[in-house]
Parts: sequence; structure tokens; C-alpha cells
Amino acid sequence: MKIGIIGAGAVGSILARELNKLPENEFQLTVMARTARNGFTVLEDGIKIFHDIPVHDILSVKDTFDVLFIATKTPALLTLKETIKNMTHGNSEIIYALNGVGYDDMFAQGIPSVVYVSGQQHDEYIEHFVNQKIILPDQSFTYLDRLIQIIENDESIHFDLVKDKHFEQVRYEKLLINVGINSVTALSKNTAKIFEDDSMVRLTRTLLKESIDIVNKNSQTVYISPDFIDYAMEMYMSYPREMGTSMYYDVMANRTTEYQYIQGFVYNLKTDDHPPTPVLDTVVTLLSGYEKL
Ligand SMILES: NC(=O)C1=CN([C@@H]2O[C@H](COP(=O)(O)OP(=O)(O)OC[C@H]3O[C@@H](n4cnc5c(N)ncnc54)[C@H](OP(=O)(O)O)[C@@H]3O)[C@@H](O)[C@H]2O)C=CC1
Ligand SMILES: O=C(CO)[C@H](O)[C@H](O)COP(=O)(O)O
Repeated sequence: MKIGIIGAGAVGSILARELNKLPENEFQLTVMARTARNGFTVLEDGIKIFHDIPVHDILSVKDTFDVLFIATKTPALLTLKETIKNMTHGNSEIIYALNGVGYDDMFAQGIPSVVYVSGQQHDEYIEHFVNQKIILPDQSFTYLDRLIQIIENDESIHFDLVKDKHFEQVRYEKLLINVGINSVTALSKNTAKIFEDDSMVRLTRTLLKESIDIVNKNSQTVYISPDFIDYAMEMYMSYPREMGTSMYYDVMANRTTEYQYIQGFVYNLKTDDHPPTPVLDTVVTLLSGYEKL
């Protein structure tokens, strides 16, 4: 089985580090990014380890993959459309290892996923904070089912690649987790330590409440309980205080953000007769303003 991973940043490198332990007689792994390198270094629990897993310049790769993980950022999806078409076949399974909702139709064989990995790509290394899990819809797959089975039974591979019967629910919950923490970390340009401030906690709770109301009013398949706000806040408070979010890292590096598929997606669900959502509106306006750099 030929497995490709596009992106060797926070998510792609942690996935690559683990999938590189798959038996070579059955699996061939190719990791790709914009620039080629001999491998990557991961900082975890205070220890830096270099993994000699080559990262190829995506434009130099001519292979066709059975399973392809896209772990770039959502803006790269459009740029990579033709490249990805050329590296897949009729039965390839293309997993969007991305945050956000709203891009599922980009590839006919695209499979959404929910990514719980937390890390940051620095210039010289990847810092991994917590979690290494990708959740998939509960359906049968030609290749992924075998991959899931092998990962489950190989104790050396520390990555949860799992299916969830309530995938839509789990996906919206992760979307809301990102709407909450990514907004306030990116816009304050600060890490999880901001939740030590009561006013930031109140603001985030209001943002979550407005967003949950929109989802509940407009989704046919998902209902988010009001208790989710406490759950999300507890999750944020449990994070290392120096941990950021993918959107915070984007803003700190002056890169474009994924707000259109995260905060923008929830905002666009709103109908004209929806009660006012001043905090979400302000967040979307500020993030959209940021993009006009
Ligand atoms: N960071 C996190 O903690 C989490 C991130 N996510 C989501 O996962 C996805 C990946 O995020 P993350 O790993 O943080 O991103 P990073 O910014 O750390 O890494 C992005 C990677 O994509 C590569 N890339 C970007 N554009 C292209 C392109 N056009 N062609 C080929 N490669 C490209 C980059 O290449 P190069 O290295 O050469 O620059 C880099 O290796 C995002 O949707 C994010 O929201 C989800 C959960 C947690
Ligand atoms: O729960 C997570 C870590 O597992 C999230 O990743 C965290 O909430 C930050 O968001 P991002 O996905 O943007 O890094």
C-alpha cells in the first residue's frame, strides 16, 4: 500500500513519525512538503529527536498513492488541486487531515477527518504538545481499513486512527473547539495562558454560546448541548499555558489563516432572522481584516 502525507508540519510530521514504523514489505510511506529535507526533529517532553524520514519537494514526486493524507493548511487545497489529482488513482482515499468544515467537495474521493494533535512547526523543529489522533467517518474503506487494523495491533505505533459512529457530531465539536480557542489566541496573539484572565474566559464562553446556537438552529444532524461550553473551557484550561493553536501560529508568522473554514463556516450558517451574535461577528470581521495585510 502506498501512503503519502502532504505536509510535514505539526500534524504531518507526527503522523509520519508513527506511520514510518509500519512494516516496509506492505507499506511504502512518502512525506511531502514545499521544500525537501533529510528528515525532521520533534521536541516532545523536553527531548529533541531527529527522525531521518525524508521529506520530498511535492513537485518532484511522481508516484500515485492509495492513501493520501493532506496535512497542509486549508488555503493550500486549491493550490494543490491538480498536483493531488495527478498523484491519486480512481480508488485512492484522500484524507483531509485539516481543521475546519466546508471543503469536502474539493476531491471526489475526499474523506473528512477530525484531527486532535497539538503542535507547532518552528524553523528548526516541530514542537509536539499533546494528542495524536485522527478520527474518520464510520464507513468501510478499501485501504484505510487495513491501515487502521495494522495500527491497532502494532504496539510500537502511537497514533489513534479510528472511526466514530457519531462522526458529524465529533466534527462539529472540534469545529467549535477551534472557534473558541483559535479565535482568542490568534486575536490576542497569546497562548493558552490567556485563560488565566476571567474576562477572556467570559468572552470565550459567549463566543461558544453564540456559535453553538447557530449550529443547533441550522444543522439537521447535530445537536450540541449547552454543557459543551464547560467541557470546552475545561479542555482549554488543561492545556500547557505555553501551547498555542494552529491559527495563533499562523498569525504569529504573518501567514494567511484558515478562518473561512472555521469561524467563517459557522458565521455563514446563520440565517437572516438569527438573533444577534456580536462576539462571533466581531471575531469574523477582525480575522477577515487580518487577511487584508
Ligand atoms: N498544529 C496543530 O496543533 C493542529 C493543526 N490542525 C490542522 O491540521 C492542518 C495542518 O496544520 P499544521 O500541521 O499545524 O500546519 P503547519 O503549518 O505546521 O504545516 C503545514 C505543512 O504543509 C506544508 N505545505 C503548505 N503548503 C503546501 C503546498 N502548497 N504544497 C506542499 N506542502 C505544503 C508545509 O510545507 P513546508 O514545511 O515545506 O513549509 C508544512 O510542512 C491544518 O488544517 C490545521 O488547522 C489540527 C489540529 C491541531
Ligand atoms: O485539541 C486540540 C489539541 O489536540 C486542538 O488542536 C487545540 O484546541 C488547538 O487547536 P488547533 O487544532 O488549531 O491546534
